[in-house]
Amino acid sequence: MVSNIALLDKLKSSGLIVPLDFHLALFFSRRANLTDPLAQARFAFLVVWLSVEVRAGHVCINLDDITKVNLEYRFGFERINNLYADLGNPKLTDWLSTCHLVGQNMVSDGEMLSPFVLNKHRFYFQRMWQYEKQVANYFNHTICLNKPTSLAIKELDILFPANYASAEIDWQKVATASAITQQVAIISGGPGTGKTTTISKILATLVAVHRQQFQSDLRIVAAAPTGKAAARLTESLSAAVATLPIDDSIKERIPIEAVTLHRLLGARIDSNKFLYYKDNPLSVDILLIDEASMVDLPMMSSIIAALPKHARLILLGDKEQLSSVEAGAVFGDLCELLAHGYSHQHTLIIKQLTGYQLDATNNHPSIADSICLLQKSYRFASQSGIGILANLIKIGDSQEVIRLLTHHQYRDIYFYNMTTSEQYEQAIENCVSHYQSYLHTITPSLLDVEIILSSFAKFRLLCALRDGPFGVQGLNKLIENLLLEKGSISRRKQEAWYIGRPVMILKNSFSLGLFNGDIGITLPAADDSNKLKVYFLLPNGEIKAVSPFRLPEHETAYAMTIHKSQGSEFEHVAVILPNQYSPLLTRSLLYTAVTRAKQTISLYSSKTILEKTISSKINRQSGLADLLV
Ligand SMILES: Nc1ncnc2c1ncn2[C@@H]1O[C@H](COP(=O)(O)OP(=O)(O)OP(=O)(O)O)[C@@H](O)[C@H]1O
Repeated sequence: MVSNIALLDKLKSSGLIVPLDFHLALFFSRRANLTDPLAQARFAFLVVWLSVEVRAGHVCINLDDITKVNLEYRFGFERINNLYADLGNPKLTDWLSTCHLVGQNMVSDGEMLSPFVLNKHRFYFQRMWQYEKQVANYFNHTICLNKPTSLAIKELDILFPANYASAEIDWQKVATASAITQQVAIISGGPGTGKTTTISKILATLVAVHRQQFQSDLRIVAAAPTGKAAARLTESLSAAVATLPIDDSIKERIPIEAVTLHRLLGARIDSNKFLYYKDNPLSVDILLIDEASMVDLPMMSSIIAALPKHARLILLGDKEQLSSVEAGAVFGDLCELLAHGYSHQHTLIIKQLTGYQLDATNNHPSIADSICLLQKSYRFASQSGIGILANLIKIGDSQEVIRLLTHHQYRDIYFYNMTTSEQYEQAIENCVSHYQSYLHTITPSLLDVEIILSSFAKFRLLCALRDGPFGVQGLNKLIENLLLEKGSISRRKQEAWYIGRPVMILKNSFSLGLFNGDIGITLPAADDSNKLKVYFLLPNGEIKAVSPFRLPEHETAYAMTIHKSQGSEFEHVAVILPNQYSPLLTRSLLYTAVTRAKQTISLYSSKTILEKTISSKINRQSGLADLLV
């Protein structure tokens, strides 16, 4: 048997927990006032494990899943056996009685303000429970706002002219019909499935119908979780709107400039509270959020709190991509409800608006009517390797992926089976040769910053990890050294800054207008070529030059993590996987990396690691689906 302190000390020395986990568990297990040391140690374990899992992105832990077998992959066989022996080999009933023993002041069913909540065997921090309940409450109470009108049918027919040659359902039209009638629209689709095209048509229809009915205009705001994603939305939305067969006066009402969610909500430097919240709601009739899979649970809860009651919410994203860095997978959880099908009432509405007869089902959460999946890719032709590869990864067919990669059938995918250090060195050499191309565009006598930035954006090396030779830091150093060796860059000894150094911002700076994920290139200052400045392309197309010494936290950006690449696209993407398996290597990570490529993907990995990565699917723990009725 073990005390709470001895247990936590053991976990700390194993390196599995960080000081925050340790101190939280110690604090609460002491405060729980348990006289039995075994119960105290078990409670300390529940708290420490909850803390670890929330840091890993889960909203809660499910007590059904806390078993020796399930935890083995995190602790290792020997350690979990010892740990379980120390804890008296607890079963579900023991975990439940531990929660019961500590009393309602510590663990309640969520009705009291206790530090922890136990709901349907799910163990939460109170804060996470509140977020989840608020988000569920919102999605449970959204309504069907409009009945189909002849006006709406006419607009849809203009935007989606009938294609008599095809008997297929046009899901873009269905998504548009659904979005103009429902208060909430949730649209998921892979790369090039027409999400932006669809959203431009949704907004155009809503503006046109509203104007004719009320002779007024809607306040529409477009937003995305990161600066990069907002910049891409700005660009793609304006291009899509420009091609619509509608009046210019309608086009003018569709927002062209997207903002980040932090900016939208009025994030403040000196406070973690937003300017806009329940009592000071946003002034908006329609809020569109792109890359919604990157929105975490606390942020979704803040958005919902700041939305006026009447406003429409449109969430756009790809449910197969990585979930947010912080806890929760709201978009993914919502999209799972698609399996319930549509209500009879909803299929009638869709039939009236589009002519398509969808299948109807009974007994499903009302929010399921708001979800639409776009599956047909218009970017990747059927003979495109990237499209096929992405689909195979998505369904987890590792054998077919290996077959596809080793048959050299497609000219847009390259696979380098990387098992030796020579192959690793060759991989770095290959990447260096791509980076030399953008460095060639830097001619100090005639600097064209836009060309340099767009040339750099053509190729990117993505990796799964931060540390080690396969992580961002190791790879950046290696690439930099090789470029120095080859004379493609030059710098004074020990100097961090040199002409051509690409950097990525790691922390938002509202005062500078630079955001986490923004990438800039170091070049001679326009007003003094002896000085260096870092040049960024802003979402509105302007170039911003900032002295290196004023930059917020940043790092060199030849290589970047797949997480950071979410929301960006590059013509050519190289992905390098480590030579050791890590739980970070998951199917959605690889899918996200591959779908960042517009024209070419180069994959560097051993077949074993690749297979393991594709087979590994992480489901984030949350109770949201259960709370949606
Ligand atoms: N129904 C359609 N018929 C023909 N082409 C289409 C259709 N829908 C979209 N496209 C074209 O396919 C390309 C991708 O469309 P779009 O940018 O809307 O997709 P997306 O899902 O937003 O892509 P991304 O992966 O960049 O988010 C565009 O060139 C667009 O014009």
